[in-house]
Amino acid sequence: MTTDHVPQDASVAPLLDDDLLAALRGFAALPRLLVCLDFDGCVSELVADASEARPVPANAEAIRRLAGLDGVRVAYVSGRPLESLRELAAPPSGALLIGSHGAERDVADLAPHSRGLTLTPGQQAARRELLEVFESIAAGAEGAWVEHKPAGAAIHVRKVPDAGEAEQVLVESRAAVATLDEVHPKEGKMVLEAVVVQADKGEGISELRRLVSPDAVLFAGDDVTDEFGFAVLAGDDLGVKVGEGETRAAHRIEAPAQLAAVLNTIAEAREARDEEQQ
Ligand SMILES: O=P(O)(O)OC[C@H]1O[C@H](O[C@H]2O[C@H](CO)[C@@H](O)[C@H](O)[C@H]2O)[C@H](O)[C@@H](O)[C@@H]1O
Repeated sequence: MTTDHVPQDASVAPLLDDDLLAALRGFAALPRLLVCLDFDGCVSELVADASEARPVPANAEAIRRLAGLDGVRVAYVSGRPLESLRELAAPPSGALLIGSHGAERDVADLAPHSRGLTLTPGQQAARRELLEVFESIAAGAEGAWVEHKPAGAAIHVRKVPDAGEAEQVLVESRAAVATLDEVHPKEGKMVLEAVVVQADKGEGISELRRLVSPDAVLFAGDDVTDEFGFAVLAGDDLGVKVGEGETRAAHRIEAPAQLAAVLNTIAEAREARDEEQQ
């Protein structure tokens, strides 16, 4: 069938521009799809308390809908540790998980013997030093706090009441990270992360592509670190940037609230195609 025959869902179409709608319908017409989603700022709105982040309900529903369709594999590709991703995102069964910006992977049925993240003694020492440095900086700024992560740490400033002071914490943290051996900074939104394992979302998506062998990959994300993911897209792949900021992605939506429309457009086209093929 051509994409012209896909019924227009009044609740979906007006939210997305024509280029994106056409691209999504072209994507949905391919046999095997891999849909990769960033979590914070994409599936979930950004919130002050990182432990309170949850999928926008319509996004969660659309993700479940897509995950249940033949030929579609859904993945989360997140900076979150896997443990936190599992708890907060509550991914549908069968979802593939890339956590810690690519350093942690749970692709169970596709690579059942794959092992979790193991740090070398040198990496463990570097992580301990990083945690000490970040904790000491955070102790001096009201509202700053440190997220301990398996591959490193993140110093958060979203709850620092004064914007200038928040920026100062980030400046100080960047300078401190630059003095540490084998510790690599990752910029984020109101956060500075640093990891002792070199990995990025592009590597994570490439690994998923290798495992799933899709005809095309969609990746949606909002942050600087998501640009590594957009960078590995090619051919019929589709990149969707969420929100403002420079990007390599070919398409953009304004906010997480629009993601459900993106996912439901694919699901709807796919369901129509499946029905026609029966
Ligand atoms: O790759 P993601 O799934 O987008 O994860 C990136 C980081 O997200 C979290 O921090 C961000 O979201 C918080 C909750 O909305 C917000 O308070 C914080 O300011 C944001 O930077 C998470 O805490 C990190 O571990 C993730 O790496």
